[in-house]
Amino acid sequence: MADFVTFARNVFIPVTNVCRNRCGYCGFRKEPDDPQSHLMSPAKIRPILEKGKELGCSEALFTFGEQPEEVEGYSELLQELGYSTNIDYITDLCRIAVETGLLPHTNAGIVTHSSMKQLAEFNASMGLMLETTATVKVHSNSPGKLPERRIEVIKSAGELKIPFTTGILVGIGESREDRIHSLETIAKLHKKYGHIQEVIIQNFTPKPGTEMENCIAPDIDTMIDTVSLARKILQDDIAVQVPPNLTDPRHLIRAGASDLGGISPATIDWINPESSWPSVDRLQQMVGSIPLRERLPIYPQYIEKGWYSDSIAELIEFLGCNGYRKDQSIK
Ligand SMILES: O=c1nc2n(C[C@H](O)[C@H](O)[C@H](O)CO)c3cc(O)ccc3cc-2c(=O)[nH]1
Ligand SMILES: C[C@H]1O[C@@H](n2cnc3c(N)ncnc32)[C@H](O)[C@@H]1O
Ligand code: MET
Ligand code: SF4
Repeated sequence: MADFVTFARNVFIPVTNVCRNRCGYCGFRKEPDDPQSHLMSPAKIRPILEKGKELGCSEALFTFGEQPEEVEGYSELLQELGYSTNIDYITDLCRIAVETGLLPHTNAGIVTHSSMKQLAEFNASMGLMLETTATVKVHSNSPGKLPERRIEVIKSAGELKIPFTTGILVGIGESREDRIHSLETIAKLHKKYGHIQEVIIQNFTPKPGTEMENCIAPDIDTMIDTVSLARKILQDDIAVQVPPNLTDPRHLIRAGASDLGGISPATIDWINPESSWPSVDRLQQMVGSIPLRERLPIYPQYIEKGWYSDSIAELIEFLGCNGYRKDQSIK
């Protein structure tokens, strides 16, 4: 078991829920003609970033629909904001986050090598869930969930020396063998590039109105087994992350999880809006006698290696000390 358990304090900015994919489990994506479909403007986003800063957050999590420009009508919305490409807009939002005092972590889905390079300047780390290397029915309308395409992006991040988060989604029609294969694939990528800082073991949870609305979430024994497999298969310098709003982390920490991901005092989990974030006090109760440590979105070993750009160096230095939060209010 880990000597201590880490977490980050963030604000979650769901820039747009327009997406070219249709994953059978996703309740986040909306059709462009849905009244809940959105593209957030800088005027909407700035106050959220400022509130996060005020409440002691270190991270701005930008997560949104994949390649929304492939969806009719989206480019017009972007133009109204004065941008010709989505990646230019996201890059600007990351720059604004840095100016506000938060370190961006962007999970954009599939992006090109050059887009990734552009985003890297203002991101402390980036992420993309591998989800699974298996061919599953719920991905049949999601070209961006082809495992080869996801692996390609994770390789790009490695080439660009971007501290990276990936993970698997458990309970979407894959078998235990498939989970082992997915984890081995991640371990292989890390062996080559050395850039995977954490691997999320995320349990599927059903969302109303989706193809999987009547499917049940994987049980705790499956999650314990998957975390144990991850701990065994992945290299020691990779943290195994479990989201504390989706499963009680107690048993999972015993099985080898050592990170609880981003929790937010200011925003909800837009992917799992029904699952509220525990407070830091509640997290400490959950982990019992194991010390909690607040980390930045870039892990200590990548700060030490200098895997960040000059544009965010000052902010990393200001917020952190040996990779952990300088002004920690908790142990
Ligand atoms: O609040 C959430 N954060 C999610 N995060 C963010 C994560 O909790 C932290 O932002 C990272 O640990 C960086 O500190 C993700 C990050 C990725 O790169 C890929 C997938 C996810 C998934 C979620 C999620 O469902 N909810
Ligand atoms: C950001 C990440 O959120 C995950 N994600 C998407 N939909 C769900 C769901 N219903 N339950 C749990 N996780 C989900 C995917 O793994 C995606 O990559
Ligand atoms: C909003 S889901 C997370 C980002 C991206 N759409 C993906 O699934 O990879
Ligand atoms: S999970 Fe991501 S890629 Fe899949 S439909 Fe939802 S927003 Fe799009």
